Amino acid sequence: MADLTKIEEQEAEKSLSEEVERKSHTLEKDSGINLEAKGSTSDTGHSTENELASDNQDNTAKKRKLDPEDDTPRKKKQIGHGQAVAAHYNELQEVGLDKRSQSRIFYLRNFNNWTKSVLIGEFIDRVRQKKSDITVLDLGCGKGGDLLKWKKGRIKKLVCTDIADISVQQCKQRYEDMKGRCRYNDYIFDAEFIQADSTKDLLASKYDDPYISFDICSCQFVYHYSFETYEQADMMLKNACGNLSPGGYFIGTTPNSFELIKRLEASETNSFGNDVYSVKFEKKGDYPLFGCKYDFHLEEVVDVPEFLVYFPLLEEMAKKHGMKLVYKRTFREFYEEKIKNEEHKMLLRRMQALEPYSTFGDSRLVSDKPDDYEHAKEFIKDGKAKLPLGTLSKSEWEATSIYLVFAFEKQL
Ligand SMILES: C[S@@+](CC[C@H](N)C(=O)[O-])C[C@H]1O[C@@H](n2cnc3c(N)ncnc32)[C@H](O)[C@@H]1O
Repeated sequence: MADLTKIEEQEAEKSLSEEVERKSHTLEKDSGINLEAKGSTSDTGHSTENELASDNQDNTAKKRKLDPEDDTPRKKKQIGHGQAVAAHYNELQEVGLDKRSQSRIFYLRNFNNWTKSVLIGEFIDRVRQKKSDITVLDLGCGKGGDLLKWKKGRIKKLVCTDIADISVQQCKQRYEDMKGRCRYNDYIFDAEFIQADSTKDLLASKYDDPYISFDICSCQFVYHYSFETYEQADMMLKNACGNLSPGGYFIGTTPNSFELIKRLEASETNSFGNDVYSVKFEKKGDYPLFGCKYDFHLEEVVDVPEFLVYFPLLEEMAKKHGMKLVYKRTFREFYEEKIKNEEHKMLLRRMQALEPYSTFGDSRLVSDKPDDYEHAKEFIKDGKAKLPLGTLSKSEWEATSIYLVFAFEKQL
């Protein structure tokens, strides 16, 4: 795949690093996290307790925050965002296979799904080397898009949780249907379903078994919703990692803040994107550590505000919960690494995660924009490549390449 970005990654990194420097004093005070250990100068002297509130750009909230007893406006806003997210995901219709295969982002969705499959499969294998009965927490399970992956991984128990109640019901129904289709000696895991806002509710008090411990917490395309405030991001981490057994993994996928800022800084406006996705920030040049909101739109699927997750900060915060980062790759790096494995390559084909390309003008291509296949045309021009070539349209590739995969391991 061609590199579709122009400006240097370091520039975006610099913007965010400067931000960390400015805000680290506040953060240290609020959280007890020592950012100096990461090499940032914490003693800038001009951060105050109120700076996080000002990040929310809500003047009323800013004023009220001066009164430590009164956090009403902030709370209202947080509830508002959680509800908006839940309402959005609740309203999303479940789409049948027929309709899905006609979608403009058919291959993009499959590609993202392949990425999750490989990641999940790999960490199940790692745990299985140590034990056979695997218990998993699917944090932000949605409508149960990963249920089959857990079945394939032959786990013993799954706890599914999401803020959107209708999604949780649909996830449960999907599980019951799967179970109903099981033949005589077919195996399926036990499951439990919980509706909760994982940025505010403590999941530990909601499990059927209060002593449950997980081997894996999987958080796919969810964690960024928590970065509205430090408290919310920390609560989601607590939920993700608090009940993990030593040696257990917190794995997930989330937008890569460096990539987002890189694209934003390269744009002439406050937004960027193409015909399948768009991202709109409130402003450029100021990226608070928490509450750095942007509107994310993905054709047919997502249209909600999200929050920038500055990954080095997540890494620091995770340490407080006994977690160590053991794996982090951009989607591009992950694809390039995993495609070398024949099994993953075959799965990519089976899941139709790449579009078969032979020539532009083929009416079956998802995009009718010639530019969208320039990279493929270039690749096959010497006539040596085997056709059809597996690829993604440029617009889909741009959309998927904003993400990264991560894995943290619980320390003994
Ligand atoms: C993009 S969907 C991903 C769903 C699923 N993990 C998947 O990969 O198919 C994001 C999910 O995160 C859930 N979510 C967002 N904020 C949440 C919160 N505070 N607590 C729990 N779930 C949340 C949404 O309701 C939605 O189902």
